[in-house]
Amino acid sequence: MTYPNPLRFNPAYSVVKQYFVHLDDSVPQKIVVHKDSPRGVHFRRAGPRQKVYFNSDEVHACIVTCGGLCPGLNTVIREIVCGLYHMYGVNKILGIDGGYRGFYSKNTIPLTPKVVNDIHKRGGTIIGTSRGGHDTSKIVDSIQDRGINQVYIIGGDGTQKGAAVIYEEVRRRGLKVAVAGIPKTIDNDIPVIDKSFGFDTAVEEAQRAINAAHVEAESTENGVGVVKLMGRYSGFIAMYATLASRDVDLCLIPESPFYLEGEGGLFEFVEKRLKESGHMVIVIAEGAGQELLAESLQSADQKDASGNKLLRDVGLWISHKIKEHFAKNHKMDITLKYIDPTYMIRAIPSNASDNVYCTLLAQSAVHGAMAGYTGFTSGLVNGRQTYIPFNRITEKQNMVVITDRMWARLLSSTNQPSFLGPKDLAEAKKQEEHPTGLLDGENCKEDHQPGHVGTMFNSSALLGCLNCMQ
Ligand SMILES: Nc1ncnc2c1ncn2[C@@H]1O[C@H](COP(=O)(O)OP(=O)(O)OP(=O)(O)O)[C@@H](O)[C@H]1O
Ligand SMILES: O=P(O)(O)OC[C@H]1O[C@](O)(CO)[C@@H](O)[C@@H]1O
Ligand SMILES: [Mg+2]
Repeated sequence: MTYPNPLRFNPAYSVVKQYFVHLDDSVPQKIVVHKDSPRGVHFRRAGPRQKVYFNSDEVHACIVTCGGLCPGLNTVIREIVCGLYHMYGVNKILGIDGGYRGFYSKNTIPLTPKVVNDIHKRGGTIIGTSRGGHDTSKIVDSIQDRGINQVYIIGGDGTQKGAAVIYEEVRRRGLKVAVAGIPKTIDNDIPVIDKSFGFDTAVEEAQRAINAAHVEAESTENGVGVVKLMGRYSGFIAMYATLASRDVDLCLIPESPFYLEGEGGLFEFVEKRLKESGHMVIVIAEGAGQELLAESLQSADQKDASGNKLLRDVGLWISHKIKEHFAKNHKMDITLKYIDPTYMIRAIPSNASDNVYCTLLAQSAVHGAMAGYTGFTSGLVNGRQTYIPFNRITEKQNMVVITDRMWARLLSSTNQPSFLGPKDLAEAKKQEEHPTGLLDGENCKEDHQPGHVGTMFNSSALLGCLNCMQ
């Protein structure tokens, strides 16, 4: 059963030419191609469809946020609620309290446009978040018991993996429930999408810490400012904050190994830069140099509730190492100030451009779920809103490619050493030539195949993928 999209009668939309997205519209994953490149992977273009799968009165939606905080979480919540309510007339919307475990261990939070009206001005998430606690059968039991038929899941790579498992279980039980993800991570470590919401805000806020480090450093003789930024496995915030600032002399990220002692090492560079300029600023991503810390601290691997590696404070460690080096060798008197703004950066509300981005992601997710798509993440690909099947989002992590132009731009902007020998470079190039993801050569004909669109769960004329749900 399908229904005409109620947006037809909405004065804001009815005047828009071609407001409804054509069912065949797709967005290529790769837009830079060579002459004889294969067609490559395409994703279903996001947006409202002529027909919807759900009658507005039947919709019972819920929203959950999981993982670490990220600027813009509240904006996404707000826009899902307002999108459902104002565009589709849906008024049964629940917030799940405190992440995945809230499905089975807490009361729900009723969400209305009034409740969410001002929340985009606040950092954090009004419905709470957590790590761990993903019990698939208890979560799907709760969805089933409460009669929920649209589940909006906002979170990072771990959360999207959890969403994929929920989607599989929902399918296995034959439930008519749309499962939609909205990717969140200030680390920008989710693949396929152009960037995550909150990332711009984080880079902007990081400037304040870098400025402070620079002011401190240039005000004393041989001043060194060290700023630690987030980035567990991916150094995007550090890289972009460095490129934006121009005050940074050295940027260290997890993807680019470095060493301290000897020729071409970090200590040598610090000494050289201090002799040249009298001060310097170092930006270090929290995941950088963890192998060096492990060597010197010899402590056991620890994990958080979601199974993520718990990192040691690399900022504190490197500050200590630099101080120790210059004191030990009586080389020069330095004054080092260490700034750790990490949680301050991710706890703020999103900036204007992220607010717009959050709105588009949320509205796209709502349009997709209302149209009957499921098992997808709403994401920006090459500047277009798309529906990306979960498996594409969860199969690998987005990382800075140190043989790519962006890292070269950074190196030429800071004039820092790459710390790479010919062997490292050959290794990095090899990895780039054989990425783990499935990108080229796939050219899906069937709408329901992974890699092309999220699965439709109805048998209507819309996409005709009943087989996927049986
Ligand atoms: N492989 C997985 N299968 C099922 N659930 C998972 C999986 N990985 C993580 N989760 C669940 O997803 C939730 C969030 O995961 P995690 O703490 O790794 O944060 P995240 O979503 O990756 O966000 P971020 O790392 O950006 O803060 C947790 O509740 C966790 O139990
Ligand atoms: O202290 P928490 O909440 O585990 O979060 C820390 C982690 O979360 C992230 O910000 C990702 O959300 C990482 O950069 C960081 O390592
Ligand atoms: Mg994660």
